[in-house]
Amino acid sequence: EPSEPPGLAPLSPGALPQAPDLLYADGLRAYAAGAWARAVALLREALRSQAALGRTRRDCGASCAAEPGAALPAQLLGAPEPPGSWETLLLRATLRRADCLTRCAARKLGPGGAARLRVGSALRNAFRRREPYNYLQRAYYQAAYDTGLELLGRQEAGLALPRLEEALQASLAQMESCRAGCEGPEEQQGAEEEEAGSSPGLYEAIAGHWIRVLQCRQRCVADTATRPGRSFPVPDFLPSQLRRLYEAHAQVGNLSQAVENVLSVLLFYPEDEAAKSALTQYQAELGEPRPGLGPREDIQRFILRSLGEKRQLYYAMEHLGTSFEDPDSWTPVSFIPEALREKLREDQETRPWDHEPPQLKSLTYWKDVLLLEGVTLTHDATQLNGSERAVLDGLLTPAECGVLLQLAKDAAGAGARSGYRGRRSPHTPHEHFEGLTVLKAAQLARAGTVGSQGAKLLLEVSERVRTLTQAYFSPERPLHLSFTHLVCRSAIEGEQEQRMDLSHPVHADNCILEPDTGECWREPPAYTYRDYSGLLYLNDDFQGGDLFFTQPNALTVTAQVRPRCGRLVAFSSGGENPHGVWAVTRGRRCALALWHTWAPEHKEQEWTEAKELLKEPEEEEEEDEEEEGGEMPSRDPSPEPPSRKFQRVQDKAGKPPRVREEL
Ligand SMILES: O=C(O)CCC(=O)C(=O)O
Ligand SMILES: [Fe+2]
Repeated sequence: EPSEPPGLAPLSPGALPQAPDLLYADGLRAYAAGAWARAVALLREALRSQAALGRTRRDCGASCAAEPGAALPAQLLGAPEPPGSWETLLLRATLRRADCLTRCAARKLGPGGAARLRVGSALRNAFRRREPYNYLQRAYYQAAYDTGLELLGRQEAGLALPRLEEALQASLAQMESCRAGCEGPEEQQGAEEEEAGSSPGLYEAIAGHWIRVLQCRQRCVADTATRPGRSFPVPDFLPSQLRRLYEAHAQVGNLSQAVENVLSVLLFYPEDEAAKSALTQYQAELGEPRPGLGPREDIQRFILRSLGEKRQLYYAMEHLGTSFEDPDSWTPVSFIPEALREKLREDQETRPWDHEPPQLKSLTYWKDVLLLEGVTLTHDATQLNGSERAVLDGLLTPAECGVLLQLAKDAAGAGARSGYRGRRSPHTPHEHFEGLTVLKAAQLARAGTVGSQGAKLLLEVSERVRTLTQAYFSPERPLHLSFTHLVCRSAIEGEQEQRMDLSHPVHADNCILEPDTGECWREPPAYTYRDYSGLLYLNDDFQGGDLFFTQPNALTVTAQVRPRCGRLVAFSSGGENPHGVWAVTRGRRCALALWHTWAPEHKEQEWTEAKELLKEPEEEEEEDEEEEGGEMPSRDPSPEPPSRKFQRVQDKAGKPPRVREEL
């Protein structure tokens, strides 16, 4: 069964599945009690039962749709009927379909059917957020896709093809399960609560229910495309899989299959230049025209169905005032009602992030196996004329950059309101400089000053960078984050003529550079325990501000990197990597600066504290709310001069004093 997560054997084979939320709750209790083996068994059983539920819905949906007695009468779809008769037919067919579905579920899940396994919305959301759940659910096709990509990178297109095809089939199957879940009772719970006060008429209620089902089905694209541990979906999930497929087919000489796949990409994006020219090339190589050759049927069906749903959702948006956030960027403009286009266009244009996606390079280096999907090695140390440096792209989606930029902006706004407007950079009088630590972000989120999504993403992203940096530079020895800082530098208007200085003078991160001798002294006040540095850029809409590496003389530039959303520059923090930042002469440049250490004692304590602060209230263990709430505003660490390291004593009972790192 392709959609079954691997390794989930039933606890008691042959038994009917138990309610996933109850199993899950039991699993969490066992977990809290330290009964690991039992917790794992229960959590897996919860996943299995959730999967069985999804499968039942999908299978019953398909079989009831095919059952002649329950299928929609053919007249409904075609010939016009005398007025009034469609209504009777539709409602009668609806009753028959509901009856069929109920009986089918009872057959497969036992008496009570799906209702017995009803999942409460709160638990269901918690269930959804769990990484193990995501992991198990999606591991199947991701394993296939990752292996496919890896094989492609090693020029093994022939071996990659079955894996890529398997991944595509599995992601389509996953999409079906997700869509089938949209008709389940749990999706509608929130809606019932919402509408408790009003009681819409028969048709308004049916329409409302139908729209919610459609909204949910459309969201499945994003659900399926979101990788474990990520907050945002991989953009263009299906088209990018199809691109890999046509390239691989072409490489092994399967020209007709290459054509089918490239035509499928063109169904999504009829103007895709790369696909159009690939098509022309394949057709030329094929020689005589093949009239039977068209796009893949599965993709054609997927697109037609999706467009049908979008049409109805946009109609309802225009006429019934319902909402619809289209998860796809390939929807033809002609599908969007004129009245809504203007608004959507405005939303598009106000997005601060950059547009062209990083070019996918083929994976050639053994370490690339460790790279997360969508992340590419753009330049290695050789290309950067040095040692232990790398530029990686694709760590963040444009939406993630947007969220982090918004976080920086909101936090700076909060600082400005409390009197910190116009703080000059410690490095140059021609720029403003704002820094946000993870703890500060978490505190601001708790206080409601910034969104908690941004603060959570900050933690998530820093962990993503740590994982990659470790995999790339230190696979054998764990690296810890020692300091995480979201930094924005903005040009001060009217002070940019003939600037000769830098945004950040040339330096090394863990030693004191002596340009005359080229030596670098690894001793205080340098942060000697820093082993690897990472800069994750969030935007490129500013002038100047490129990062550059120099020779130890601090003068001869050896490499230069232009910041952009999702680009990570990672390098060892020593004298082999002197670097600086050119003046930012217009706009605002934001980056997440991260330093990693091998020394566990220098692990960033604030990271863990921030994580605690951002826990969902339901997950919080008896915490002294009053202490937390009461002390926060007064303990608010105001921005400190970032040029100096300083000692901050934590007065919270039981927490030892410790050094808090700054720039
Ligand atoms: O923002 C950058 O590109 C570099 C900053 C830097 O080198 C530092 O903060 O140590
Ligand atoms: Fe630096």
